[in-house]
Amino acid sequence: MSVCHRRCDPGDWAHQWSVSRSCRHARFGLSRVVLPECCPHHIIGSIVEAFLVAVLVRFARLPQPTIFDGAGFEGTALSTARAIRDDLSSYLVTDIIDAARRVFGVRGILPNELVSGVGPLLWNPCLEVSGCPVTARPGMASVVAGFRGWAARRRSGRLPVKEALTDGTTRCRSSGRTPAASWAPCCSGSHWCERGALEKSERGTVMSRFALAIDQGTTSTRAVIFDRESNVIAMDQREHQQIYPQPGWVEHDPMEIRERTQQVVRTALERAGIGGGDIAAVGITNQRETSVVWNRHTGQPYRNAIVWQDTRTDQLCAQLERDGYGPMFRERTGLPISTYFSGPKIRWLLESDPEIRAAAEKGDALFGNIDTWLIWWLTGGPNGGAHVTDVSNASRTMLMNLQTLDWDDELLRALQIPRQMLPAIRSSSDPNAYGYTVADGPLGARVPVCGDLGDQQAALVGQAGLKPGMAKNTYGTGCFVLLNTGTEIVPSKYGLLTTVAYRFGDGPCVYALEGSIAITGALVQWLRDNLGLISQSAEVEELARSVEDNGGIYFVPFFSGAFAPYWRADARGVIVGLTRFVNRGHVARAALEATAYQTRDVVDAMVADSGIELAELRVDGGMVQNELLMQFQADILGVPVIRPVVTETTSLGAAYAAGLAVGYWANEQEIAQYWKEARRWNPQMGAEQRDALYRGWKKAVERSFGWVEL
Ligand SMILES: Nc1ncnc2c1ncn2[C@@H]1O[C@H](COP(=O)(O)OP(=O)(O)O)[C@@H](O)[C@H]1O
Ligand SMILES: O=P(O)(O)OC[C@H](O)CO
Repeated sequence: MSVCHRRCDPGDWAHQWSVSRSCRHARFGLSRVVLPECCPHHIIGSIVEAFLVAVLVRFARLPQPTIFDGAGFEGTALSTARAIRDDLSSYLVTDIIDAARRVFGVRGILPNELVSGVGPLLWNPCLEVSGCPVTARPGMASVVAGFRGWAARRRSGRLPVKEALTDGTTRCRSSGRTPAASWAPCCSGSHWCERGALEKSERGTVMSRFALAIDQGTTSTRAVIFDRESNVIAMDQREHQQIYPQPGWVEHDPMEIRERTQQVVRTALERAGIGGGDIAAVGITNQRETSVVWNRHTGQPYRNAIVWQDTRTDQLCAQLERDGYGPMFRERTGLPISTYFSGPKIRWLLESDPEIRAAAEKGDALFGNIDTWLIWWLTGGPNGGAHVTDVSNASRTMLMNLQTLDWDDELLRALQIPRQMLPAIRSSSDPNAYGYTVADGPLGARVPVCGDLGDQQAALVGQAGLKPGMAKNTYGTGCFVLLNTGTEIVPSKYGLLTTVAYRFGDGPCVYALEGSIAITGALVQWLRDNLGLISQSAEVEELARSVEDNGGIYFVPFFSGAFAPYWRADARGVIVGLTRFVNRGHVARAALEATAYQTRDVVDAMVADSGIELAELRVDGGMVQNELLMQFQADILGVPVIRPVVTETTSLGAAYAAGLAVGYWANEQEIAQYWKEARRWNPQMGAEQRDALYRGWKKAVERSFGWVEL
């Protein structure tokens, strides 16, 4: 007999009874229910449950008894039920609860807190689902639906099978997969109330009810908790400081990013009302290219992180180009030599201080993009933290060979970067887990960290862009259009990047063509922070609507030089066409239009490179709330623009990568089924007007080139 130590707020509990052998409380919407063992309904429920389980054992041909850690099936139906229900009923309960949720439209159930016993739950007339649109009790409809769901998952091999390992631990595997790809360590130690040690250590990751994504972006860090149907259960977001020490330089404080990450994870868990043990897997996604070098013994960064937008390496890049390295980098990495990527930034850091180079040569200094930095800290930091990255992030360093998916020694020599400072390159979704969160970290539990994707690739996955020919555009600080090209490495002739989209497990690597645009939402921020035209980003829409059109001006925001498809480091921002007629509204409108024109630039290049006509564009990111922009985007592209229900696609992609690794989500087909359209903008502009406007944009772009002498 153990006791639930969880403190319960009396006001928050719809029913509060005695506490049973295990903690039996469930939370439905805003109310919670405690299920007592002493309650007669509970006892009746247990007997019904036992019968039910016995029938299942008999007819559903459960796996061999030994798989259930020796508890065995011999004995009475009751003891059998008790022995296995912690394995079986957790799944069953989940399915039944999921079905109840569908039947009753209940949101926010935390089924992980239903520790045991289908029977007590189902046959207890005191259990009510309150705080929901309806007050109801899970009835037979949901029971039946739940059983169907459970049976389907069994058939598809999604119920994990446990097996004892020689080292005394256990692992789970989904029976439908090949052993090599499917082993995933069990995650132990949930916050479930006192239970036997065996039960604790044998809870499989897939039994946990949620997946956690950490999205470390250019301006902020988010932690988002998803359930199995890809609903956002809870999230938190915090901004960090943008540091501009000189014109063209952009830095972040890595320690601040680490702290923000810890804070958002803690807050998201609190808001969801769960603990780290309820998380099946953690996925990381990050602003790409941003580079940190730190000391492996102390964890202290040698300098601030150099952000992807930073142009301090322009002279170095120009020199590499003059030395004739351009074709080699382009061919092996799919990237042009540019200040954008990590390689030149690492070289700058190594040259900025002899101490850093010496430490790197000795193996004391580690390099990482922000994914690597966070994974290292989450999994132990100086005490054995995993020093890893994934193929998608590695493909942004200008150091990884797209064919071998390994660091390329010749490229390392060209940039004078010691290999020993680089992280191991792993799959984006890795069943072997990069490492485990430390129990004294923000999750407070050991949870596998097994998903890692650059943020734009994560958005492609979150948009279910998993088939060749599918494209998405993410409208954040910059815009990034990615087209899935499947397992083919498509070199670009029109100024796009060839990059890794993702690699799941030991499956084939999937590639993409990418159109990267440096300044889009950042221009709205600039109007807000540097000109004071608005006080919040969203206000730009109202200001832009105060005028009918752009008043004849174009705003070319090449603040970090021109990225795709031009790649002109000598470009800078310009506003052209100014007359005394122009007012603040026109500037706001031109700023928004610049995002749509830049997107058209890269989409045209994509069509030219791939030969695939774009039929529609799936969009996400902070700017897609802007109706004016989305309509103008559809007009300028001449194709529909579509926003999905879940706009946290970047986080969702990272959660998918992690969840796939542990069998929380079965496969890519399952993921694709969760994508749902929420809003569509169809083109309304005539072709003539579209062409005239776009011609004006092209002329304006020409005016921005050659401003900086390199
Ligand atoms: N309603 C809006 N209209 C235009 N821009 C917006 C709007 N809301 C947010 N933004 C811009 O979107 C960006 C934030 O989007 P987000 O996807 O969070 O970016 P990131 O991941 O790059 O940090 C900011 O640059 C902000 O200025
Ligand atoms: O953080 P975001 O969303 O601005 O994305 C940044 C990109 O990953 C840079 O390549």
